[in-house]
Amino acid sequence: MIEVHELTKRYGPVKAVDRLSFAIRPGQVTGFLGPNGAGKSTTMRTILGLDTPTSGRTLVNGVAYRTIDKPLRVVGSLLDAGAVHGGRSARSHLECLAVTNDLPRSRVGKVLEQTGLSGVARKRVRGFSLGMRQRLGIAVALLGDPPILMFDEPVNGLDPEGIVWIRNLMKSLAAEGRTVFVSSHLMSEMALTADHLIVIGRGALIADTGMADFIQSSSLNDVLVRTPQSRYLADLLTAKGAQVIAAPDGGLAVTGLTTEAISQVAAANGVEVYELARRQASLEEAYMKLTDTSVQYRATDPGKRGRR
Ligand SMILES: Nc1ncnc2c1ncn2[C@@H]1O[C@H](COP(=O)(O)OP(=O)(O)OP(=O)(O)O)[C@@H](O)[C@H]1O
Repeated sequence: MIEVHELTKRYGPVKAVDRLSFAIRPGQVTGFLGPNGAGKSTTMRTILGLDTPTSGRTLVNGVAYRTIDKPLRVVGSLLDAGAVHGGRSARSHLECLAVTNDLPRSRVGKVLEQTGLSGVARKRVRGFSLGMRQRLGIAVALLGDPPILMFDEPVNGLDPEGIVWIRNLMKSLAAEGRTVFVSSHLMSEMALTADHLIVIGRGALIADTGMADFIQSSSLNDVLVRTPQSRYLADLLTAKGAQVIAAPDGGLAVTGLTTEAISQVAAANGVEVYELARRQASLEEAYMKLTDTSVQYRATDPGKRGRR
């Protein structure tokens, strides 16, 4: 369990985290979502005692991280996969960490195997690809067999195979009853991995919700109908209990009736239909709408440039 209570972190004039509170429970993957600069990394660093809160506090399993005697046995984390001495081999890097953290050496072989690095364990990390470094960072996180795991943007820069691997690993760690907290700025990625979502913008909480609830509440469900007899069909559909509005680009946006029911009404009344399409807002769209006012760095829309 991870708890964040009224956490605020300022860097000079910048309020990176703003009275943020949430709890991350075991047995599920919790996604930590927010646009660039929202404060995800700062929050994670504070949980790991790498940053000091301006006010508020963070707890892991009920205590402050800095007071934990053998932290690798309690929390494993991947914050920056690049932070490894390039001259060392993967095995010696892990052995060194095992010795200094009083962990059994037998864990080294286990995590090398778990992360698919056994075959390259004696190679110098300097020659590792980004994906291999990422796996090594995860091996470090798993070394103490901890009940809590935190990953900051773990799929950044990975190829599709690496992404699927990390996704499955996170799910299996959660299925073992561990607390898994993973940050991302991609809703599409979280939709495939997370059971629960914490969404932040400009350091403040925007949503703390189950993934299924988020999908349910954010899906726009309507049917777009194009017909040369718009007004006539609109009246017929309204009489059947549908809500009908004019779609911005022409046609009718219909809710309350299925595509089949609309088609039957049209056919029964001799109305020609050119297009009949069920529309669902993507999760990405719903997420962008949710965080719209919190996006810190926004590019100009190239389509709008030069328009008057
Ligand atoms: N050490 C620091 N000194 C000054 N400002 C900082 C520092 N670390 C973070 N910030 C600022 O705090 C805000 C939050 O940054 P943070 O890296 O936590 O966001 P993030 O959600 O992890 O973003 P990203 O997805 O881009 O990694 C940003 O405005 C950032 O510029």
